[in-house]
Amino acid sequence: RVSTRPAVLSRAGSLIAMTRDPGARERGKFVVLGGGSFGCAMALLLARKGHRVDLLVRKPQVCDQINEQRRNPLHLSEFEFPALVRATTDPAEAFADAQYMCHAVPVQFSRAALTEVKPHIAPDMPILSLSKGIEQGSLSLMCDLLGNIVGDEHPMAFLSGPAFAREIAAELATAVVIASHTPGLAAEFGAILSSDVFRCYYTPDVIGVEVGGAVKNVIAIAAGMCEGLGLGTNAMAALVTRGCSETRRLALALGASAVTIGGLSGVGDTFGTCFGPLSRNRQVGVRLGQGESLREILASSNEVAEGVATSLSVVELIKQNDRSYRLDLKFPILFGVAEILQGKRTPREGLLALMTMPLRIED
Ligand SMILES: NC(=O)C1=CN([C@@H]2O[C@H](COP(=O)(O)OP(=O)(O)OC[C@H]3O[C@@H](n4cnc5c(N)ncnc54)[C@H](O)[C@@H]3O)[C@@H](O)[C@H]2O)C=CC1
Ligand SMILES: O=C(CO)COP(=O)(O)O
Repeated sequence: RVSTRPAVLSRAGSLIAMTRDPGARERGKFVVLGGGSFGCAMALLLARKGHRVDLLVRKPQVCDQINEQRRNPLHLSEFEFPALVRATTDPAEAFADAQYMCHAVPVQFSRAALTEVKPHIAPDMPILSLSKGIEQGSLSLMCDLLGNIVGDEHPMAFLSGPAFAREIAAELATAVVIASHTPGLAAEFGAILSSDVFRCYYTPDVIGVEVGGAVKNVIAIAAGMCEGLGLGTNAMAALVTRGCSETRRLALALGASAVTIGGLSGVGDTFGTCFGPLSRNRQVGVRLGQGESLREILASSNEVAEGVATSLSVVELIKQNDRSYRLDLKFPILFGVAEILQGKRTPREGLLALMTMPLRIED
């Protein structure tokens, strides 16, 4: 079981969560942890709304270039940072007068990155996690990983949905969902981030939002394989629909609400990553489908495709939470992607396995 916290608050609980003075801390200073694409996009978004942002990065040369040239040379380099954004490699400096923190480090590196900055995080500093995935080994979602490090009672929220960094940076209309168990916090972050090009919905269903965001990356790899194999629209639509069913089945087993999986962080993000051209996870799948090895693909990119590690975590998580017979028939896409990534079958063998499964009721 990944979490001991309730996945869905009562109606009364969610009402309180929606009504706590949103916007009360507007124009505070933010620390954004992680200078990859999404950290940069979030820094741009916050600064455009008038917030000061310290972007905490690892590499001194990236830090210097951001401060001197106002651009990150490695990610979204065509976008110029406003003067309100400053890069630093020093957590003490970044957290000194900050009121909020955004976490944008890939999940598999998050535990180490958070452990390093933990001494600087004030006990009441709200944290907004932007990362999507399941940690290998512990099988933790970000809510559990963060809870382990800063404490389960720490104010935290989780943002997910179809939100490509490049489109946010380009100020193209985007809608996301923010989940939190902390009363009022999802609304507070929503008020801070929302604008006429960025719209935030709220929910108390943290597990649903996190499972939707993590599993869609695995489904996106499968969708990419579908394209790489040269299959058509029929196959893609079927794969994505059945993928959403598997996401819903897992989310319900973990205590989430089906409404969340039908929303922005489930179906919405799955559509965005599977049907659009921007997804790195989908691109991994396309290249696998075209016959490249996973090793070659990963070696050729400086961006993280979270679905690769999460695929292996997700099958372990399913095995832990669902003891029913033949899980590979209940979650054939998720188990199939993991086997392909482990080199146990080719994408074409995976396709044949899906097409020749025992016939069944649609659920
Ligand atoms: N890029 C996007 O469009 C979106 C990304 N996300 C999520 O945001 C999270 C961050 O992804 P991106 O910013 O896209 O990453 P990215 O692929 O653009 O960059 C990777 C980042 O990870 C950092 N990193 C690598 N190894 C590290 C380590 N050992 N410790 C600390 N940091 C390390 C790199 O320095 C770099 O800043 C992921 O969970 C991703 O799923 C969510 C929505 C959209
Ligand atoms: O989560 C994302 C968009 O919502 C980004 O997807 P990729 O990591 O596959 O590019």
